[in-house]
Amino acid sequence: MEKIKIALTKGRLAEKSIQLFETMGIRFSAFYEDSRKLIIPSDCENFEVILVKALDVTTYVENGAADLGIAGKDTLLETNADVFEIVDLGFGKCRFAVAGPTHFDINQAVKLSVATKYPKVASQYFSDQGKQIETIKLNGSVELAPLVGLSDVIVDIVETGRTLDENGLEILENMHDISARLVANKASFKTKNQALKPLIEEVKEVIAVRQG
Ligand SMILES: Nc1ncnc2c1ncn2[C@@H]1O[C@H](COP(=O)(O)OP(=O)(O)OP(=O)(O)O)[C@@H](O)[C@H]1O
Ligand SMILES: O=P(O)(O)OC[C@H]1O[C@H](OP(=O)(O)OP(=O)(O)O)[C@H](O)[C@@H]1O
Repeated sequence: MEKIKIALTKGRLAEKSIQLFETMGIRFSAFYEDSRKLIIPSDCENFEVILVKALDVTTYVENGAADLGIAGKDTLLETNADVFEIVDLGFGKCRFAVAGPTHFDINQAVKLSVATKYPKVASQYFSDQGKQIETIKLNGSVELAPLVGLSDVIVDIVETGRTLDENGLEILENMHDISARLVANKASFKTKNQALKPLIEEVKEVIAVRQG
């Protein structure tokens, strides 16, 4: 069987992704070793996982360096990648929100400034409402921006709401639900269909069982 390469998001989604494959009997024992290796072979040698940053998963899949990928819907929306989105995996649940200081009135700002790790998502959201904004691209600690006068509001991921709460911010508008998605390279989907189809079907079955 031709080897199937799977790009996984390092960090929050990696272990849950590995566990999904384990449920299907595909083990990646090397994943649990204390190592800096970025390519992890499966124990059966038919699969290979590559570990990449969240916003890079779709780049590897789109360009065929990986056949499959597991990425958050947030990154799919931001990168707008040309990949097949196959199934909602039901983990990594969180949401996009506009957040800011308590009672901040978005409509009062002449030109709203928005700090975010997701400038395309933010611009699209406000342009759909006919609002022009200034985006300020940050790479983390986004909640800090309105507290120190860098921006009026933020567009960011909210999971438990704890980070907003502990920094005196609140959700002003809920935008989009997020969860992890299985994606596929469009060419691999055809050329490796014999190997990919049963795998994808099994993922769908596992997810259906999990969701009861
Ligand atoms: N509380 C959360 N914060 C951020 N992402 C979350 C959260 N809960 C689930 N996710 C999902 O996990 C994915 C990976 O998040 P992770 O925090 O590991 O990476 P990242 O914050 O984008 O990268 P990094 O912190 O390494 O720059 C996100 O793209 C999102 O889909
Ligand atoms: O609602 P909560 O449960 O508090 O989770 C949301 C927080 O988690 C993420 O940050 P992350 O931990 O990835 O840190 P960084 O983006 O600041 O590096 C996200 O950007 C929020 O700041």
